[in-house]
Amino acid sequence: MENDGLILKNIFFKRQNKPILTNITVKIPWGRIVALLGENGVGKTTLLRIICDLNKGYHGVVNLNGVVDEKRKQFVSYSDSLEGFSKKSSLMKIIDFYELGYPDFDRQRAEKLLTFMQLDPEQRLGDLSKGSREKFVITLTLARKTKLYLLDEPLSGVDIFSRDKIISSLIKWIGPDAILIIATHHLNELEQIIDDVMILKDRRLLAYRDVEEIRVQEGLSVEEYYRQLYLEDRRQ
Ligand SMILES: Nc1ncnc2c1ncn2[C@@H]1O[C@H](COP(=O)(O)OP(=O)(O)OP(=O)(O)O)[C@@H](O)[C@H]1O
Repeated sequence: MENDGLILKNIFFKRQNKPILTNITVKIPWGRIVALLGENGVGKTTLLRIICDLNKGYHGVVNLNGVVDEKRKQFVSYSDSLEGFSKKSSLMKIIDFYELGYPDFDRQRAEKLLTFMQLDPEQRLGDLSKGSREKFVITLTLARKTKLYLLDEPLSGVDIFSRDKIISSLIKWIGPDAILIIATHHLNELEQIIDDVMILKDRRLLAYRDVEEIRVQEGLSVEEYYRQLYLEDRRQ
């Protein structure tokens, strides 16, 4: 079936005539948590932005639940950089804005997430530390009730205690059939919750693998597999 999850077909993307992504083809079924991996500058953010139609001018097809045009945008919750908001806006004001802007925004879930993240709704955006701002971005992203969640390096400034707490709770916030893709350089922390890895290298998709299959068939942890695959490919 062509509307079973997220399907990318032959995605090509150039910037200033330089190829960034070439021939990316993959099918991600519903209910998977996917770690998107690869070196700095390989195109992880670019791919996430193509999926939610923020990067225009790509070639190929992005099919989300059978929707291939820009209408898919409404089903994707993408971690926002919040650059568009005034530093003086309180977190509650931004939540109000999201509630107005997204019909699938679940205010109750947002408030529970705020408490879980130990964020004060009256605090101003500009007063948040780097880690607290990231916690707020995760809050806004996960507070929508939707099909596809994209988190781009969500925890780089978050302390290790909060990281563990957030990672182990990720599944509980999203529906069992949703897809969550997390671009990350901290694979080891996510190993316990991810179903699949998607590895980009040299503008292409090097591998898309089921994590359990890697452990059983290769006898390796996901991190070991990732390192081995990258180094092997470098030698070729
Ligand atoms: N706004 C932009 N203008 C021009 N080039 C850009 C822009 N944004 C990204 N690039 C280039 O596109 C390529 C892919 O960048 P991207 O941010 O997608 O990589 P990434 O895998 O997310 O990197 P990182 O792990 O460092 O976050 C890089 O070569 C980068 O320099």
